[in-house]
Amino acid sequence: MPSYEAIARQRLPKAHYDYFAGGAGDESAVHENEAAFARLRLAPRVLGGVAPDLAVTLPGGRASLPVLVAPTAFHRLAHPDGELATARAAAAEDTVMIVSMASTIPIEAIAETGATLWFQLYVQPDMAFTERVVGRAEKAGCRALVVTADSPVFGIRPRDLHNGFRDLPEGLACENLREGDVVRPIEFSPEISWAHLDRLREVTDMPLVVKGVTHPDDARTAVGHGAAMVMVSNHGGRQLDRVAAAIDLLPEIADAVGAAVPVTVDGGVRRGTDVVTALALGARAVLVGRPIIWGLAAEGERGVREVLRRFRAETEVAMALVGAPLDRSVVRRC
Ligand SMILES: Cc1cc2nc3c(=O)[nH]c(=O)nc-3n(C[C@H](O)[C@H](O)[C@H](O)COP(=O)(O)O)c2cc1C
Ligand SMILES: CCCCC(=O)C(=O)O
Repeated sequence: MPSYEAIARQRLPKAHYDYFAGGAGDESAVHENEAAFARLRLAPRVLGGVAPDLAVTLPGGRASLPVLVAPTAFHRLAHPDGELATARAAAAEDTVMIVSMASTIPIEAIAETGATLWFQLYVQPDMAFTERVVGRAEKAGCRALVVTADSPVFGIRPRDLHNGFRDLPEGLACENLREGDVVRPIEFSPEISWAHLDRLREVTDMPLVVKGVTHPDDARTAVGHGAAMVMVSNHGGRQLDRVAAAIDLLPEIADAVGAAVPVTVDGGVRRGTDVVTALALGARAVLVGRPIIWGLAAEGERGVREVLRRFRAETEVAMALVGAPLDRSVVRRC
């Protein structure tokens, strides 16, 4: 049976498949995210007598499995139902969907699915506009605000340059940036700083999450500025090439943060064994990006659900087989 990725590759226009699959520069960070998991090995514990419990409680709510839907842009490029299909699948599998600011369905409509949603934000240089977008997300019922910090500029992605992929086709738009007939383009600005995070903390009651942390000092600073959670991520290798693999950066960041706030990791998580490895190395949960897109492109809501179901089944079995306690002592580097 072909994989969802193979089906997506066949079904989508090349430029769209490449946008989803690709990354910055030589795509070494894209590959390294997965390769780093493949270098890790497990040393399971036996006779611990503990049944696996997949449920996780986070500042933005509870999930029945420690696998959350990462924020990814442009779901209607993958499937006509777009983010509605993804959200329905997340709701059915009782996990959190982090909605990209660049979703192609407005946040209010996605919220009507009843899914537990967090809203991902690219802070815009126009802070008044940013605050209006945050206000919309909060009013729609989003339970956390995920501020993406790894994108002061947009990464250079050779596949997109080669394909001439720049923007959404006619008829699709970033609906969270629409005000009446006008849809503003998303802006990236190197001037976004910790001061913007402080401002956001004042204007919203949603817990603030900083996504895209790759250095332990920044993780400490994020906590100091009131972050309720820290997301270790190199943006799936799409921003800066040659960033270390997310899973390799996790332990030192988990150490820096300690018990202060939960830490998540994303990038290259493809199997239940990857999930369990991430939990052992200090993550409370993981985010999954591209596998969700492939499920969506292949089979819409059903495909996303199947991807989440597979993660659940694999994580449950891996957790039982790795045993307890699930800590760093069960991970080996080869
Ligand atoms: C097609 C695509 C679009 C993305 N869009 C966003 C986005 O809008 N905001 C964001 O914070 N991260 C975005 N990301 C990064 C993901 O949230 C996540 O960090 C990454 O995809 C995880 O790696 P994985 O795809 O290997 O699972 C995007 C990733 C992909 C693949
Ligand atoms: C303009 C939307 C940005 C999406 C994004 O973050 C990505 O493609 O990695």
